[in-house]
Amino acid sequence: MNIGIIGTGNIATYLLEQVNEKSMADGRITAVFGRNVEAGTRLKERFGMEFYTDLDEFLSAPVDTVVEAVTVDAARLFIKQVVERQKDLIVSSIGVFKDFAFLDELTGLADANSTKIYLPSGAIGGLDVLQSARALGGLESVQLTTRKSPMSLGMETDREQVLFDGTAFDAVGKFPKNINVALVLAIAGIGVHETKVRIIVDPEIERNTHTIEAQGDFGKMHLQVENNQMAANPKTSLLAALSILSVLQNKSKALRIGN
Ligand SMILES: NC(=O)C1=CN([C@@H]2O[C@H](COP(=O)(O)OP(=O)(O)OC[C@H]3O[C@@H](n4cnc5c(N)ncnc54)[C@H](OP(=O)(O)O)[C@@H]3O)[C@@H](O)[C@H]2O)C=CC1
Ligand SMILES: O=C([O-])CC(=O)C(=O)O
Repeated sequence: MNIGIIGTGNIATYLLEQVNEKSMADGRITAVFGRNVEAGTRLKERFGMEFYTDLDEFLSAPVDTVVEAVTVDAARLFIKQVVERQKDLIVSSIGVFKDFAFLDELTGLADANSTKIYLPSGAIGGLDVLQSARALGGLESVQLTTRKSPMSLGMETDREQVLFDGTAFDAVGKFPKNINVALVLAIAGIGVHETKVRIIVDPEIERNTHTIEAQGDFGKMHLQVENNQMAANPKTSLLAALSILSVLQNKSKALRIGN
């Protein structure tokens, strides 16, 4: 498998280390697209892949699977063309699907092109539970509480404070670099306007902590993940990068675990 990455930041670098240096997935990252020529050149020298600043040239390279690792806004600019060019797509910036119509459009394109779109579980879990719980429509409520340090939220404060209390839709609009998890939760569960989100800044906390509570015909779920941050970008949890690596490791396997 030839893998392409959109982005030259933290997740892109981590995947290059794990896949190209440590052979932790089948295949190799052969192409990276980005706007940061200095970072791209550095990655090319270290990991031996090609670096492109032109999306069309990047998509003309022989890659089968493209990992998006940029931002919600940048993802909106690039990922449709990935599917149009018949590549499998793995999305990090899931907040881009705040507009469900865009997700529907992309899914339709992927169907027509016989390609796949992967939404990794990212910095959370429990998506299997939500999908099973809603299989007959009996999932009633989903609530996410995210607790992060001031550094992870890119702010300074010495007191705990609720920064946001509302829907997944509005959360992603206000915190696009911190709450992609709310969107994958909404897609797996009951939607962007029905999924409730609270974001708390907590100076006492070191880990990015996500607590998910769900209720329905199936019963109740209470799940909490306390994520170590990544050194190169404390907004991002290590589990998010690992979840993309896991998709790369599993995508060609005959055995599927979870739904
Ligand atoms: N699904 C999940 O659970 C999680 C998702 N994420 C998301 O994953 C994504 C990647 O995270 P991470 O690697 O840590 O972030 P970084 O900030 O480290 O990297 C982002 C990269 O995007 C590039 N970029 C931004 N805008 C553009 C543009 N218009 N064109 C080209 N490149 C662009 C930046 O380049 P430059 O150097 O030029 O700025 C940088 O290389 C983010 O959207 C993040 O919010 C993170 C954690 C959890
Ligand atoms: O990494 C995390 O803990 C969550 C995050 O930033 C996101 O969902 O965007």
